[in-house]
Amino acid sequence: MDITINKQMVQKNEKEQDFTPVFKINNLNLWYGQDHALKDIKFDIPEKQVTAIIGPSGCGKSTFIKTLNRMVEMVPIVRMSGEIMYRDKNIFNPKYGVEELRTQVGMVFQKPNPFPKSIYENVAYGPRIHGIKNKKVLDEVVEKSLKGAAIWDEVKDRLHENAYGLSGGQQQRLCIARCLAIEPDVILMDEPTSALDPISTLKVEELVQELKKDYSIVIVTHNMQQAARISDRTAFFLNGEVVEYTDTSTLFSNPSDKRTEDYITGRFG
Ligand SMILES: Nc1ncnc2c1ncn2[C@@H]1O[C@H](COP(=O)(O)OP(=O)(O)OP(=O)(O)O)[C@@H](O)[C@H]1O
Repeated sequence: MDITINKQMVQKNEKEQDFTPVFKINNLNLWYGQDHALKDIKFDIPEKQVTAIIGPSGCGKSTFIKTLNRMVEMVPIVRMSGEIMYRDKNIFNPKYGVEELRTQVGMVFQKPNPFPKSIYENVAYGPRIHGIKNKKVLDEVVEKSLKGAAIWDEVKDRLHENAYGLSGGQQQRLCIARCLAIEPDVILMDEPTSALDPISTLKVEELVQELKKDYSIVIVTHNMQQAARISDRTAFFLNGEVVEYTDTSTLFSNPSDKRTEDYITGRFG
């Protein structure tokens, strides 16, 4: 009997390790002044899968995702310790430029934030900054990115109209296209559907499923059903700690920690 359990546990552990990590987070701590917002975070994020970050308000979800592209450092009172390896490079190494990191690790925010420019210029902006000047090449990048974000058919006849004329859901998919245009490796999404109606939310969720074929995705969500629907792995955060991190179906059907069970069954949060 014991042997069977041990064998099952080994198989489960092997299954859990069975991915190529895009990020390895080791003993990450973060303080806002005296407030210890992230505590000894340690887990690996797989490539070409969707990783959901869930937990109650104030548990550190947004803070965590913003460490992955070092955006959190824009807050002056932030202090950090520990290590984040992105494809075997330590992102806190001063030799690793933040621009290079953010080219590889794109981000989509809670509220769609297009530039006050045309649909075309929103998508062409990043490639232009990266030195692409040729109109034909830019046209191709814009089309490919808009197709990749499942919005091409809706905007192909109005590419030179202002992006503010799009609906909220279209603006969010435009922001995803803008992110794709710089050919990232990872896409961070911080509650990307919380400002959207149910139909637009569904479109973005379907899009995330498509995008994971080519990109590694980390998504913060308040919505547990969304995490269960679209993610492969889920990390449950509480008070700045990772309580449980495992494949999504296990976390929602058979959580190993009582606090996870209480949260997913709605006892708090
Ligand atoms: N810019 C900041 N300055 C000081 N403290 C901050 C700052 N941003 C976040 N915090 C604190 O860090 C902790 C974690 O906040 P964070 O926004 O990461 O949580 P969250 O889980 O994303 O919350 P929510 O679901 O409400 O967005 C909270 O105690 C918050 O007050």
